[in-house]
Amino acid sequence: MEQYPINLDLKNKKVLIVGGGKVASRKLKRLLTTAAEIKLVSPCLTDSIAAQKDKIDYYQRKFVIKDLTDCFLVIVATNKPEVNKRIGQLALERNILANIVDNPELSTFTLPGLVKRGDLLLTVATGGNLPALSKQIVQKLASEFGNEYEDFLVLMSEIRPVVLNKIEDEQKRRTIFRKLADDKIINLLGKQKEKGLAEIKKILPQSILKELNLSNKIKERKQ
Ligand SMILES: C[C@@]1(CC(=O)O)C2=NC(=C\c3[nH]c(c(CCC(=O)O)c3CC(=O)O)Cc3[nH]c(c(CC(=O)O)c3CCC(=O)O)/C=C3\N/C(=C\2)[C@@H](CCC(=O)O)[C@]3(C)CC(=O)O)/[C@H]1CCC(=O)O
Ligand SMILES: NC(=O)c1ccc[n+]([C@@H]2O[C@H](COP(=O)([O-])OP(=O)(O)OC[C@H]3O[C@@H](n4cnc5c(N)ncnc54)[C@H](O)[C@@H]3O)[C@@H](O)[C@H]2O)c1
Repeated sequence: MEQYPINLDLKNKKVLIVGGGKVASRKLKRLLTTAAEIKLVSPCLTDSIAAQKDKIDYYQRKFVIKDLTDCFLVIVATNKPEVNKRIGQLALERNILANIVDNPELSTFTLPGLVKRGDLLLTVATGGNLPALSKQIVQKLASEFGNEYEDFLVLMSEIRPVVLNKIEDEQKRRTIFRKLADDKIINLLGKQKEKGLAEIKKILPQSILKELNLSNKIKERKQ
C-alpha cells in the first residue's frame, strides 16, 4: 500500500525520542525547527544533542513504558533492534505515531529527505529502498533551489491575498498566478533583485501595485 505524505503541525504536541546517538541527533535537529515539546530519553548523548539539552526535556536513563504517557509521536532510535521493536509495538498499541529507525515495517511513518527554503518545502523518499539516494537527490535539489525561492514566496505572501481580494474574475486571477509561477523570474530575483521585481510588477495590474510596497520585503543577503 502507498504511504500518505503529510505535513504535521507539532505545536503543543509531546514528542518523544528514544536514543541519543547519531540517528537520534539528525531526527532531533529537524524536530527542533518545530514547536513540539520534545522529551529525549537515553543513557548516552552525542555532543550535538548535549549542546541542545536546554531546548528539550532530557532524561539520562533507559526507556521506561511511562515515557509514552500523553505522547503524540515517538521516534525510536536506539542501537538495539529488540528494544526498538518492543517500544514500536507499545507505541502502536497506544495509537502513538511511531518512527522506528531500523524497522520501517513497524513504523507508522518514515521521514523523507528535505530541502527547505522559507515556505518552500521539497521532500524526497525512496520507499525506504535506498535512503542514501534520497540524500543524494536532496543535495541536487538544494543546489538547484536557492534562497531566491524563499524571497519569492515572501513576496507572494504579500501579493496573492491582494490579488484574491481585488480581482473578482477567477480566470484573470488564474492568468496572473500562472504568470507569476515562473522560474525565470525567480532566478532573476536571486541574481538581480530589482530586475526580478520589475518582471513581477509587469504582471500585476496598477490597481494591485498601488496596494503594495514590494521593494522592502526581501531580506538583504550577503553575496
Ligand atoms: C532521508 C533520511 C531522512 C532523515 O533521516 O532525516 C533518511 N535516512 C537518511 C540517511 C541515511 N539513512 C541510512 C544512512 C547510512 C547508510 C547509507 O548510507 O545508506 C544514511 C546516510 C547518512 O546517515 O549519511 C541508513 C538507514 N536508513 C534506514 C535504515 C533502516 C532500514 O532500512 O531498515 C538504515 C540502516 C540500514 C543500513 O544500515 O543500511 C531507514 C530509513 N531512513 C529514512 C530516511 C527512511 C526512508 C527514507 C526513504 O524512503 O528514502 C527510513 C525508512 C526510516 C526513517 O528513518 O524515517 C536521511 C537523509 C538525510 C539527508 O538528506 O542528509
Ligand atoms: N533511519 C535512519 O535514517 C538510520 C540511519 C542509520 C542507521 N540507522 C539505524 O539506527 C539505529 C541507531 O543508530 P545510531 O547510529 O544512532 O546508534 P548509536 O549507537 O550512535 O546510538 C544509540 C543510542 O541509543 C541509546 N540507547 C541504547 N539503549 C537504550 C534504551 N534502552 N533506552 C534509551 N536509549 C538507549 C544509546 O545510549 C545511544 O545514545 C541503528 O539500529 C542503525 O542501524 C537508521
